[in-house]
Amino acid sequence: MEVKVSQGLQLSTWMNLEKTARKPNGSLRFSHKCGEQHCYKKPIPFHLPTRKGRSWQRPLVLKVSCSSENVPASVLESGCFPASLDKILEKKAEEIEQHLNGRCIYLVGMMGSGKTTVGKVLSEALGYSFHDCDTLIEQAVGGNTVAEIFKLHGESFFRDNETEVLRKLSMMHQLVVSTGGGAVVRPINWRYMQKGISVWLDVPLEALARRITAVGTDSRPLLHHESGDPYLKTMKLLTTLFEERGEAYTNANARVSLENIANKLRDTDVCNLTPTVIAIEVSFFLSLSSLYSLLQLFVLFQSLFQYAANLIIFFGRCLNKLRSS
Ligand SMILES: Nc1ncnc2c1ncn2[C@@H]1O[C@H](COP(=O)(O)OP(=O)(O)OP(=O)(O)O)[C@@H](O)[C@H]1O
Ligand SMILES: O=C(O)C1=C[C@@H](O)[C@@H](O)[C@H](O)C1
Repeated sequence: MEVKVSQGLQLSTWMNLEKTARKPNGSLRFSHKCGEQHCYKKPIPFHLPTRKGRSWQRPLVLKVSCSSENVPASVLESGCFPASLDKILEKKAEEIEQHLNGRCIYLVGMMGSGKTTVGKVLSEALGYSFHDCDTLIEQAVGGNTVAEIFKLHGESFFRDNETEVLRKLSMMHQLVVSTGGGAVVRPINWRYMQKGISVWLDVPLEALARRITAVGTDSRPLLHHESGDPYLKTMKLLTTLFEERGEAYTNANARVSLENIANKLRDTDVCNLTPTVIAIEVSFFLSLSSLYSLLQLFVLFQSLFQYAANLIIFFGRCLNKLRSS
């Protein structure tokens, strides 16, 4: 179905230079229905987070905009207009796939943040394999569920296996990996994840509590409780966990904040954001990351050139001194 879409894609990226990371910020405007269940009313701008962090800087702002009547050449490069969010994602994935150079994408975030759900959508679009760390741990331990592993062997046994799984994954390519919610707490895990690109799916705790309460806490030992109001209890446990780990998530190369996306889409509920919209957001960051790599290469060559020029000048001066003495 040909859908008339007026779309503005606006990206502003915040790079965490300390950690070679960036913060994406995007904007989508749809004047018409899109091909996904969740359709947006017009106009729907979104921007990515403008975080006032100590090390977050704002070196790049890209703007791409288009409409069906007037499609600038810059729009999604090919000029062919995507009729649906799926197509936008497909197009974006095609574009970034070559720049990723096979690097793996690690999704980090609290339990229930959608790492598995979004990761599957993203991996399909990229043609990458999808892996869920929890599932790999369960297989490695011989088929016990995460909850059973916690019960039978304790958390530190689980964490050791988690680290081993990440170590093995770090030697592979073209994967989208959904990490366990607690994988961020061990520095060694970051060493493995840094072989690829890490993206933090930052979801408000209330939304997480709602999602998790809906499916129950049996499979999530750290949130499991026998008594009390399920939502309130989950919310309390999530809050404690986030207090312990919030900082660790900021090690990721990028933060994709669902709250910010929803705000810009003028939607009050982050739960209305479909996995595809979130995956598009992640892919915006990934496309910027490839630009950033090029920029880094350019800076590296420039420094080498400068260094070589300084050496030549130095030896020239020495030669002149020798000649004159
Ligand atoms: N964008 C979304 N919109 C609505 N529901 C979602 C969305 N993303 C995830 N969910 C739902 O939230 C629940 C948790 O999602 P998911 O398993 O993908 O999270 P996770 O981050 O992988 O969790 P965990 O770390 O605990 O494995 C699932 O029931 C899933 O269907
Ligand atoms: O947040 C956590 O610590 C966890 C998250 C899950 O994905 C599992 O890895 C396990 O339940 C622990």
